[in-house]
Amino acid sequence: MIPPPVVYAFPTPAALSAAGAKFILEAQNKAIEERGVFSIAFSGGDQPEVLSSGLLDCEGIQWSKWQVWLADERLVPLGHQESNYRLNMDELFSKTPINPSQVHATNPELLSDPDACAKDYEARLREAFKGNLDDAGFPRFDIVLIGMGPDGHTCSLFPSHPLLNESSRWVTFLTDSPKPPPVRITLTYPSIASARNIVSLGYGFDAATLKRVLEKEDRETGLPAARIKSSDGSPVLWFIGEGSTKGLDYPVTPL
Ligand SMILES: O=C1O[C@H](COP(=O)(O)O)[C@@H](O)[C@H](O)[C@H]1O
Repeated sequence: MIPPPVVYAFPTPAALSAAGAKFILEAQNKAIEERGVFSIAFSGGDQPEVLSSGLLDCEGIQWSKWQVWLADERLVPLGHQESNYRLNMDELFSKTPINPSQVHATNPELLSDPDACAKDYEARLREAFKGNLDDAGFPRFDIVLIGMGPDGHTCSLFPSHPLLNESSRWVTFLTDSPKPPPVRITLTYPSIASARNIVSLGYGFDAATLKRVLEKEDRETGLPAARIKSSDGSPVLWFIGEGSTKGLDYPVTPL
């Protein structure tokens, strides 16, 4: 039985940021104690900007122990306006003491070969996650931070796309994203599911889409964001803005 998602809602981006940072800090401390390293995947959207103030103000973040991966990336030059790497660097990591080599960008030399780019990113993940896999052989990120677009996509997993059925690759690619830019790589469902914590975090999620995802969509066949689940039976957590709960009949958990 898949546990239902747990939703936390916040009145301001600053409150969401502080609570998200506290959650990340606790996961970081546990990861460092157990494995000496903290592995986290970030998405795009408003997420890096929302988390920035909370993480920058949070005492106890051990930036030197972080390994940061991208939950998905658009295959554009790394400095491009549409790059999730650029977004995460500009909004967050360039303001921290993290060494840029700890933030794992896609290989810019493989921009024109998305399959090779996805395979290269997966190979680097496989090297980094040696000895840190689940029973099915997928990577155990400490946290995968996902987002959600107004169409219900998450990472670069789009509604009705064949990639939703990918069951063996850790990272795959698409050349027909309905949201531009069209060429992207993304973590697959099993790579997300194997994370120790899956957190959907953003301040501006569309309220009608969230209502559909939480209340109406089938968790096996519904919108991509509704199908996210953990392979170890822990619930997917949602850290969102109160505005996204407008019209929601799903329980919001006090934090
Ligand atoms: O394209 C993407 O979209 C999702 C959601 O972001 P939004 O801007 O539509 O709110 C994001 O999580 C993902 O990383 C990004 O590549």
